[in-house]
Amino acid sequence: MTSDLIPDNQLVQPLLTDLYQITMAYAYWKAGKVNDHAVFDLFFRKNPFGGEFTIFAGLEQCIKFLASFRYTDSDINFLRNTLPQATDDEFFVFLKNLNAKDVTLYAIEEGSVVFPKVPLMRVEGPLILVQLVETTLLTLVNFASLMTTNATRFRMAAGDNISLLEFGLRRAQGPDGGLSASKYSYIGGFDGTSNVLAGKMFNIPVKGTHAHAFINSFSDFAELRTRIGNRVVLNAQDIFFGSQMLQRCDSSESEDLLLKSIEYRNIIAPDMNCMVDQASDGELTALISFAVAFPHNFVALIDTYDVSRSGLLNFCAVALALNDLGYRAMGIRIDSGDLAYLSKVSRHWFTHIATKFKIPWFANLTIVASNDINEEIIWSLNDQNHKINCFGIGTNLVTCAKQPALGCVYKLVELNGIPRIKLSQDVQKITMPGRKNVYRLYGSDGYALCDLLQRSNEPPPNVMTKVLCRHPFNQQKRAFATPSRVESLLKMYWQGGNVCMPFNEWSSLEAIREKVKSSLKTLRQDHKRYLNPTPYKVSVSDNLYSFINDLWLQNAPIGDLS
Ligand SMILES: Nc1ncnc2c1ncn2[C@@H]1O[C@H](COP(=O)(O)OP(=O)(O)OP(=O)(O)O)[C@@H](O)[C@H]1O
Ligand SMILES: O=P(O)(O)OC[C@H]1O[C@H](OP(=O)(O)OP(=O)(O)O)[C@H](O)[C@@H]1O
Ligand SMILES: O=C(O)c1cccnc1
Ligand SMILES: [Mg+2]
Repeated sequence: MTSDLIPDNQLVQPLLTDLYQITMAYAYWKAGKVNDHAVFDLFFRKNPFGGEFTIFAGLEQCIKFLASFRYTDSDINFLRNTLPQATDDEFFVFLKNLNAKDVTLYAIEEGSVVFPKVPLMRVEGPLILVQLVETTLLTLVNFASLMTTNATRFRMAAGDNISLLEFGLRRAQGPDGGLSASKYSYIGGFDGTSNVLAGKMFNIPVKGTHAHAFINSFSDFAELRTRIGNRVVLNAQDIFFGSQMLQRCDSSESEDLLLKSIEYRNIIAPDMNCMVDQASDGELTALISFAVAFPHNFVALIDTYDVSRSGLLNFCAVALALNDLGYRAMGIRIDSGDLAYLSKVSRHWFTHIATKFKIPWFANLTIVASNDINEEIIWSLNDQNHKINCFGIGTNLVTCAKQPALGCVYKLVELNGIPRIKLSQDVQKITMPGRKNVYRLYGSDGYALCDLLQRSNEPPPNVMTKVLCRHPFNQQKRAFATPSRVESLLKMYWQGGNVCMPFNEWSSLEAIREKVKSSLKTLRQDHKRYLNPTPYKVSVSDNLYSFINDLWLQNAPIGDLS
């Protein structure tokens, strides 16, 4: 059994489950079902966020969970005290010896675009064990897939040329929600996170600016003080030794960033239709302090007082002063107000200054926008022709506020080789019985045509050969497809206690992130569009259609008319 496959989160362990898995395990055990062999499918029924696609994520963590599945002595003690006293002691011996060696896991590649009713995973093995892992597998897949899908939607709204930063930790559903959100946002196409632990654990670029508190914490120039030896420089007359001094980029000479910034502020204020006495000196002091600390990475939050009257002017003054010392400022962040309008105003003055002072790069300074941004707001900002280069997104991304859960379920489809069907008044909820394979059929243009579910004993569809694709429950809905390419989606990832697919090749964040991109490219634009996207077809073979419908008729009781 592979032992170095440890889940990201120590909480991912066999007791992270619902009690009913353990009570069922006991009842199965009592009923002599120890050697029963089951097949479960893990799938969802509806795409999230009003969309017509989902990204499958969480597989790598599921495999790590299986690899490390073992009850500890303290787990067993806890269960002994939790189950009724009359529970047979032998059961605990049985539990103590359980591991996932006899489980076989088939799955779709992590990062793939997936659709309702398609098994994302097929879990086969001893009934008791594959039942016991239900809840943990679901919790690992549901949020990961929802989060990744959400991130891809933000990416699609923003387009490829905008930087996306995840700023959500403070608003996330607790520490693990926050950490998972950072990880799966990156997988879904974000460029970085403000979450430092996520950076350390997953090697995601960590990025950020500063908070309003930093700006608010300064009120006038005299605060630009520092220690010289043991002496704290506090007085205005000592200002030239203060912390506004910055060494030039190209020499050891230091210059006074405050004086230079004040000079530039006086020069550019009339151009920018500003009055110097309306601009905040505290804000300028704060920006100088930040610039001295980070002269190569100077980003300024400019909306603390007034973007147009104060923040933008102060930023430009400091950026010009920095430029004199050989440094290029990076840009600004705007966190309130009309983000489209303010980005245009900012870009306008950046361009103006670039021309006036002959520093072309100034026109391309980064404009970061934040403040409760969601997908719709990004689409609307696009319509307004915003000039933003980077969105910092927290709450709506990490909490998946538009839809807080993906409804993945885990259903028994076969026991000891005999198919099982779960009936429901709601046709959507009827399970597709039996062990199945899934094929993605591609058209000659390279786009996916449909997914086809077949019984696992059927031969795969052939390239350039007409195949009948049927709606699983509606006899009238069917179509022929002649695929140019056929991809078998379910691959074996875990068997005999070992990972089967070369783990390092597919399981790195970068590999999964690339898979998300390449997989989404195979989906036609009309399936991905924001408004009223076209549903993607998930169909069944003729053979599976008859199989499902026969079993349905066999199992559905015939009612009485009375
Ligand atoms: N041009 C725009 N078009 C569409 N939505 C925008 C635009 N500019 C800002 N928004 C969004 O409108 C909402 C404004 O929210 P709200 O009124 O609470 O913020 P605010 O008053 O500007 O800032 P705060 O209350 O934080 O000072 C935010 O979700 C923001 O992302
Ligand atoms: O808006 P979100 O998408 O959640 O992004 C994260 C937010 O967190 C920060 O401030 P915070 O919201 O804590 O305070 P503020 O809104 O009062 O600035 C930041 O300024 C963003 O506004
Ligand atoms: O770095 C930032 O600007 C940041 C980080 C977290 C939340 N809001 C903003
Ligand atoms: Mg906010």
